Amino acid sequence: MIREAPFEVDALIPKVEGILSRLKKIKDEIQQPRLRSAAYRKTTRSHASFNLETISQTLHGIVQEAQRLQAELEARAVQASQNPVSAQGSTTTVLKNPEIFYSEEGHIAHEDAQGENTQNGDSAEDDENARNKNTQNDENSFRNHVSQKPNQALSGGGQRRIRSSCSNVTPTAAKRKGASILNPRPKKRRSTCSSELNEWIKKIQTSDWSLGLVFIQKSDRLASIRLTAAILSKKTIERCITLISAWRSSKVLPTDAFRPTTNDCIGRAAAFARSAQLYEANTGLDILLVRLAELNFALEMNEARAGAIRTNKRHIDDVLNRLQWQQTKRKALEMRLANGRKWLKICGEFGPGLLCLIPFTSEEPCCISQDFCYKLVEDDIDAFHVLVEEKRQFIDRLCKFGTLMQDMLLNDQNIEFQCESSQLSPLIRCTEDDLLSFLEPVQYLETNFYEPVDGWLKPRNWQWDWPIDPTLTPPDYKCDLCQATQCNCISNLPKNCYRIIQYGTKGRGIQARASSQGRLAFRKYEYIGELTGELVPPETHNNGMALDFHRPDIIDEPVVCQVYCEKKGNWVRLVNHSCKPCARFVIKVVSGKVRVMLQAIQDIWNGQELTANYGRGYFETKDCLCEICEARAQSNQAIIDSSILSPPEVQDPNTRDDEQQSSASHRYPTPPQDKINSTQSRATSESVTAPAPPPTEINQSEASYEVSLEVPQTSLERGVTETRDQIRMNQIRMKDGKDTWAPKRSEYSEFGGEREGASPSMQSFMRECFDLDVQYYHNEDYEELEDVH
Ligand SMILES: C[S@@+](CC[C@H](N)C(=O)[O-])C[C@H]1O[C@@H](n2cnc3c(N)ncnc32)[C@H](O)[C@@H]1O
Repeated sequence: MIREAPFEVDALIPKVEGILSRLKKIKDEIQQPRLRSAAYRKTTRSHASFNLETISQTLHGIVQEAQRLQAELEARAVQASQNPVSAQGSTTTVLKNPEIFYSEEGHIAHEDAQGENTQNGDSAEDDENARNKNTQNDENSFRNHVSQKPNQALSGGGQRRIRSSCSNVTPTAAKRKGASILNPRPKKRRSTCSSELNEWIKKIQTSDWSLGLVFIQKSDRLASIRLTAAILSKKTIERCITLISAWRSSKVLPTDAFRPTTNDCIGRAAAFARSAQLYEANTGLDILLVRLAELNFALEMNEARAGAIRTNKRHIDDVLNRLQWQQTKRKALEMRLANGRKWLKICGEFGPGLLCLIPFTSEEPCCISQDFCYKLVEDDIDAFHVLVEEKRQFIDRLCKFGTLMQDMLLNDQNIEFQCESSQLSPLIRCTEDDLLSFLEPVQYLETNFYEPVDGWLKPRNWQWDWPIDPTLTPPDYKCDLCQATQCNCISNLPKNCYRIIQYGTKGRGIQARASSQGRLAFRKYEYIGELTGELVPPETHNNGMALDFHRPDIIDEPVVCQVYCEKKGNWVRLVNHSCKPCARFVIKVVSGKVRVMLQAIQDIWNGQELTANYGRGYFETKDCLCEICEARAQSNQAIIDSSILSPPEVQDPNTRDDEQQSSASHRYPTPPQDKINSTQSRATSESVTAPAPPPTEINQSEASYEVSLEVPQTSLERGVTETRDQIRMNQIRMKDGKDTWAPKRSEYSEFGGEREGASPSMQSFMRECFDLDVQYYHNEDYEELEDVH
């Protein structure tokens, strides 16, 4: 078959240009590798080698093609000289033959039949066969995808766009596609019609959410334009913020599922394939986890392939066997693999961080669904990469967020983002910079930040130079943890043993994390972490985010500064208050400085919330929502409910269930009660005990009983004598709330652990005055703490 030679040569030029630009990128990549996750780096390295391999193959193909063309030209010249009429006819026939159509990257047009689907909207039809065919193509082209010449997607800016029946496919590629140059697949490539394209572009550009999308007109591939526009939209920022809060509220910990321990890649592939099955794609977070599982599954399967072009069917069998799945699941598994490879292609050199940025549901104006992504063809993906390149910095910053998000989901990292602590203005009005800053990680302070401030008065009884960092200690001070004058204790505190999660209306809080479920996260008295923040003069802040820092080593223990942790600090500042805390803040000399340390006051189990007592007065102006107070509020409400004498209401059949529920969830103020039936109180409290440690660990003597009392001041004073027995005051709340009786300061846990004293006669006092049977016990914790520390 003879083709019009000049056309073919034209096609070769951009091909060569594409290869040159690709080589340059690979060189840059080698010289300045971008920040990526380890797993991804591994693939990218192999991408680079694939690219080189492919490039050399392509170059080889080009040379062959050039030689063939030369031979054809010569043959035509000979033919023309022998029979001028038939030679002309032959050329014309070939050029008009609609069956000889290639897509511009040299891939045979059958892929574009799907591409057209994609471009014409998100067809709901999920043709298994088409997907499988696609899968096969993916597999073939996976290694090549990064090396495709991206600039061809541009029609403007001096780029040449080739959209005719020319063949610039390399013999190798064509062979892999199951066709030869001389016998291409009889499919015709159709492009997006320009009116449809213009309509979409108009719709996208007039959306309030779009971000700098002038350049999208540089491509005529609708699918790539829609994907680019969807990512470069303010909605992406909104989605990311939603992802963060979904993760904070998520009860699921994907980490274990996503962290296969085995060394062999089939084992890891099986683990990821299982992970992908775990999540029903209900929420954006679920969908992201499925994407990540699929991508990692594909990575592992690629590794198993060890350089071979095709996946060995045996590897699929191996995965099925590992999972003990029947052969009936084979198709589904292959589909996952195809999906994973599609994600790899889409992420390209941006890395898997990009997965967070792709919409999870088909939202206007771009309507990108999961299925839309699965059906993207190589040309679209390449064109997409070219388009997003125009906003490289923006995308890179977003991808950095995506990578951090992934670290949180899969690698157990705890990262706070600016959007969680700052007051967000409506995104629609924000500048690009503002939007990006919301997704920046909060930088934690490893140690307190001190800067001298004018007018910071020397604390009472201060014996050293002033002004100076008020937490410094003289060199002969011993560390409270190890008793050495020089040590590294502060660096040896537990690492990453927590998770930031949302605790309803209390806001975020800290959950203890052990190495595995049902394990102890912190032992009693273990130091969990240091609270860090800005050191500011005493009485600078009173918004609840500054903690008075007194020096126990100075006479009278003066407050020398405040640790202000609203703007700068570390995760410890997120520890919430509880009236029955499991930890406490204590001031200790550790590794050469006086520090606020968070210390466990009981064994703390995996999953338990880390809480400390904020001290008296903190919740004078707002409600404490700790489990104890919540339970009390509920029990009070139960009392109110049960004491309402009105006849039971007949339910209005028109009343919605959720209306009833919402009224039931209101908090009621504590009702005045002269007496409280102790039996009733116990019954209530039993249902409220704080997060249950594993059954074997429950200390029955510590079971708590909830009582609310109105105690006359004088009676309270009467009840408190100088005996040393302790009662847990968080179990008996004195409603007068006045600070009339206080044990010596040193008897407190440093930061307001209200372990108030009570006499052993308290029990009889309660019985006498209130006819109330109060169970109390010797405060073991307290005494031990005193003894030990
Ligand atoms: C030091 S911050 C703790 C972290 C905070 N929950 C957050 O999301 O940033 C203290 C604030 O958390 C909230 N908080 C902590 N414990 C609480 C409790 N038991 N009841 C109600 N609010 C609480 C209060 O708003 C308090 O001012």
